[in-house]
Amino acid sequence: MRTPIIAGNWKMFKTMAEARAFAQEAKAGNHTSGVQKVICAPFTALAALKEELAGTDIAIGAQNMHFEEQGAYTGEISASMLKEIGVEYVVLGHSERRQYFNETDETVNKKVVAALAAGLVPIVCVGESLEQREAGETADVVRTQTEGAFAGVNAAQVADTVIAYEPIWAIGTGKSSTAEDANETIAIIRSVIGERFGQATAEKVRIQYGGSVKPENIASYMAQPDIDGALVGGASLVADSYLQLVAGATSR
Ligand SMILES: O=C(CO)COP(=O)(O)O
Repeated sequence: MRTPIIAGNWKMFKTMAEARAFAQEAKAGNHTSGVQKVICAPFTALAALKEELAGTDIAIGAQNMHFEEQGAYTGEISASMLKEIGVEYVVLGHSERRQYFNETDETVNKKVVAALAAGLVPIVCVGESLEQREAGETADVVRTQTEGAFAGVNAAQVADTVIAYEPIWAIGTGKSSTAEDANETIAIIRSVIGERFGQATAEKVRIQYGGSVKPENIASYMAQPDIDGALVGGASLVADSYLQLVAGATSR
């Protein structure tokens, strides 16, 4: 039985002060157990968020990192810098990073390897564009991205990672995938993991859906057998909404 995981991806939203205010509200209303809770905040808000959430079961995550341990990489952040703050998760290969910041399957793979070596849990994002979906390429796209991300990683490590299936056409558009369609693609991703890393690993790895998830539709996703939670943008920015998503994930 896989523990559901609800991760908020704040993207480029919230100052330190706003992150603190969110944390105080979230702390006060945090009464759901049996769901793993993560907030992936901008780098600048992570330390403040960690401080406010100390003693709670809400973990913090980053939204990117560099694959080298240190070096002359102006503007970049390493895994050990994140670990020092108390970061436990890191979103890697989000479609916005692939689209706007030249992230490739190869750099995602290097980052996955580095994150695991540092003891961070990667949340690896995969998903097809609208054109790819319409061309019937969804299965091929998620296969290539999944195999690419985990190249050279061992089965035990893969089992402890999180994958987020986010169809690009559903991100921030209000056009969510149907729960059945999302489950079908997530089952494909799980079978790719099974082929590469064995059935036990495929059964253990958590695969989230992401793309216009809201408190009103979370239960429909959680009712699907292969969907283990959600990676949520917009609806994770308000504490009450985030907590409703967490509560909705217990319907599993
Ligand atoms: O990209 C997403 C999460 O990483 C999804 O964003 P929305 O929930 O705002 O559609």
